[in-house]
Amino acid sequence: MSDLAPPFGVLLVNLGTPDSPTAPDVKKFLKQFLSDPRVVDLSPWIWKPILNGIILNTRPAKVAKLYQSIWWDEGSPLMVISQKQRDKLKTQLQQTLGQNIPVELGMSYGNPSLQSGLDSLKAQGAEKIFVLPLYAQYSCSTVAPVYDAIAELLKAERNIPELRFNKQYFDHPDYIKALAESVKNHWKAKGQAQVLLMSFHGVPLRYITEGDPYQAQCQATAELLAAELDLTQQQWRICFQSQFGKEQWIGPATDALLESLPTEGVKSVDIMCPAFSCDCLETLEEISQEGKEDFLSAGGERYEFIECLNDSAGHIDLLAKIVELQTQGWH
Ligand SMILES: C=CC1=C(C)c2cc3[nH]c(cc4nc(cc5[nH]c(cc1n2)c(C)c5CCC(=O)O)C(CCC(=O)O)=C4C)c(C)c3C=C
Ligand SMILES: [Fe+2]
Ligand SMILES: [Fe+2]
Repeated sequence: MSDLAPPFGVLLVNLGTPDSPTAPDVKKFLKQFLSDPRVVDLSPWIWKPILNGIILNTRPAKVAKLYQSIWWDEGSPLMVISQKQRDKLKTQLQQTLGQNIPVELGMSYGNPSLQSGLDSLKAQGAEKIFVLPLYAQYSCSTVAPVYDAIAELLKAERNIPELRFNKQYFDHPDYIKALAESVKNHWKAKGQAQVLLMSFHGVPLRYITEGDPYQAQCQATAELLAAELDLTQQQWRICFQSQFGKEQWIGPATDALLESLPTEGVKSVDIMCPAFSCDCLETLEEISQEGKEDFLSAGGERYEFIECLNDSAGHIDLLAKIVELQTQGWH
């Protein structure tokens, strides 16, 4: 290693998002994402005709409209926020480690690709790479595809980098602290609702019965957060959003819960999405917009969405701490 080479580089990974909120770009994104057998693990003989014959002909136009409703001038919220996270983490590591650590962004699907992230770290001299998927809870449908893709890409290299891979941080004290801070800040500004809903992304139930620890990790995050906030059993609920397809998913489903809570006497809710490291279609449209309509039209009176950790100081501190701990011996 030359004196000028950085001790290591960080590859931040998120799921990805379309390049633009148009049907052709949404179709391109969905085709890559939904063709990953880690995401939809049905036999290709069954899944390929459904995907190519039905889903990719109907869903892109519908979903493009939803993306248009949340798109920002600078681009997709998920992309804009991920770039801010990358830049702020780089600055934070410079301050805490006193070194210029390259930090790059790679998306599992779409742009910037994982390949471009790896190439860029290599071009900056990083011979050791810490891969940090931005999912607090491990799932075979999100984190495992990052592992698969990195291994696949490195097959083309004669000289592979030294690698460390972060699997999860669902119970990291600074993650729970950052979530608690965001809830408390929200309460300070808007007041506290009767119930705090913690809405996690769902997955097919079968993935859990076959060994994915995702649901148990969501439950653990929710319980730790409730304890940190001193909430009683009546003051918080866990639920799972964004169901896709006909198979049974883990529950309770967020949309159904929102419709039933007013009949149980719960008229005001705060809702947050701890499985998402940044706001995106699934939080800004499905939860902030659609969820509000569902709850209010079912008789709810007050609905407040709490934004994701995004590029908040607490979140960047957490990511920097994970990097510092997991790269011990490298700096
Ligand atoms: C096919 C089934 C899906 C599984 C399993 C799944 C798991 C999963 N997803 C996230 C986070 C995100 N999902 C996003 C978009 C998205 N997810 C699915 C389907 C599954 N997700 C689809 C079809 C889409 C595209 C939108 C749509 O057509 O409805 C996104 C990106 C949103 C954006 O703003 O671009 C994220 C992030 C998690 C955390 C997860 C399992 C734990
Ligand atoms: Fe998803
Ligand atoms: Fe959705």
